[in-house]
Amino acid sequence: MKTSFPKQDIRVLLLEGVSQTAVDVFQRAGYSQIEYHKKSLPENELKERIAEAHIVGLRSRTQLTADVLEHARRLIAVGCFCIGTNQVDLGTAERLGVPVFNAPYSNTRSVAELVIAEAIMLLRGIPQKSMQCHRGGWAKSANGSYEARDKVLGIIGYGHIGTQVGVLAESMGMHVIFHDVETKLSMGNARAAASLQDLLQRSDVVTLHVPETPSTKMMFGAREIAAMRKGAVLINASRGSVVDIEALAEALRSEHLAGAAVDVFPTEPKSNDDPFVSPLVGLDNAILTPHIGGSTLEAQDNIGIEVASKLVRYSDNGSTLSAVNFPEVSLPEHPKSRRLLHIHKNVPGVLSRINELFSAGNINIDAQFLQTDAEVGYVVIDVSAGEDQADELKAKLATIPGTLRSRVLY
Ligand SMILES: NC(=O)C1=CN([C@@H]2O[C@H](COP(=O)(O)OP(=O)(O)OC[C@H]3O[C@@H](n4cnc5c(N)ncnc54)[C@H](O)[C@@H]3O)[C@@H](O)[C@H]2O)C=CC1
Ligand SMILES: O=C(O)CCC(=O)C(=O)O
Repeated sequence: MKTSFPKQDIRVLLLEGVSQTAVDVFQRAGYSQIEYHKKSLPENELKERIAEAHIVGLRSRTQLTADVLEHARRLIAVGCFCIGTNQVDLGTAERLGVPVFNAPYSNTRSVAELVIAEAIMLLRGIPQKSMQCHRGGWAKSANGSYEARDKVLGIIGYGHIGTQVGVLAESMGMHVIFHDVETKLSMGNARAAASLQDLLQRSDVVTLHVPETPSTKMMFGAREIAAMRKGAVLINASRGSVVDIEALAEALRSEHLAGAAVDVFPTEPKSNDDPFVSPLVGLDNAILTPHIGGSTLEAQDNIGIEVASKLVRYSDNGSTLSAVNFPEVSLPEHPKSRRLLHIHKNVPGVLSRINELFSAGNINIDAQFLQTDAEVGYVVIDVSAGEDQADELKAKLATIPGTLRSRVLY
């Protein structure tokens, strides 16, 4: 597809070592200006680099705050090469007319497998036993070691990851209960707990799989930990903001909890060269991992393809299907038409102004696609027009009050 803005002028900024498969997708689609960084960038450098970029790809470390986004003068789209999108100020991105895409499924199996492995390790007291061996000790004993079979697994957040953890756990003979704010279809023999309290009181293993939202911030504090059974274990591979880490450290020290596995922390190092600091450091009964729940080669390769393909599709064709902050449109190709995009504040009268503009110019509309949400309207207009005429229309579209962006796509 020949785009109106030459692809060789579209700058793609890829951060945090996203998979090479992403680079391959962009290159195969004809994008050659790809700036690739293995790490996240310090904020001042990020602001500098993002000012030049049309497309940005990142993982969980890079914080696209309102302040950073204000520097992104040319930005047309953001790709989160992960599930979580809490690192991006989605509202600001939308108000700037920038759709944000992610990969909602590609690393879910990897997280689920890690959680199952950790559940077994914690039930057997392996973290402590391993640490003792490292120190030259030998703790051969069955005390505090249990099979996973017949134990109760409590899943908080029964979505894509939570359900997979449940299915895998049942195959080992565990009894699965879950708590979610939405009504969810049970997989296998899993059952909804009557309440969060009920789940905490019944579970031998509690695992968290909620997104970071205002309602999940610090949702798991001293009260919830105290409500867990003595000797139970906790796994958090969701977000660091969900658990009160000081309260967890205290419960591990007092051995109210037999163990915990934590992959995500309230403050995480910005790069692999920065030190990791946490109240959990040094506690033998804690498995600590550096936010690698989704970090398998399979997951990263699939995420690279999935997110890069969504970004290319938006850039080439205008489709916003599965954008997390934007009205979604899935567009057919109309290569014989000119395609114009208009992103505007969702206020009354904009669409009629757009249509007036086309009828006044006696321009035939071949197809029109409109989708809105509370903040933004997104209109795609395919017209029979010449190149100059399309540029003229784009300039006129830009003068309509409430316009956030207007582009001739091809
Ligand atoms: N450690 C890692 O490397 C990774 C971490 N994650 C984290 O895991 C989270 C969950 O991922 P998915 O299962 O794919 O998301 P999902 O959106 O499929 O499921 C989340 C579930 O949590 C529920 N929920 C929301 N607020 C809740 C609350 N206050 N109490 C109980 N349930 C609540 C939702 O209704 C939903 O069913 C992601 O948002 C991300 O933050 C995801 C991938 C990798
Ligand atoms: O792999 C990453 O950088 C982040 C994984 C994650 O937390 C997510 O997908 O939400």
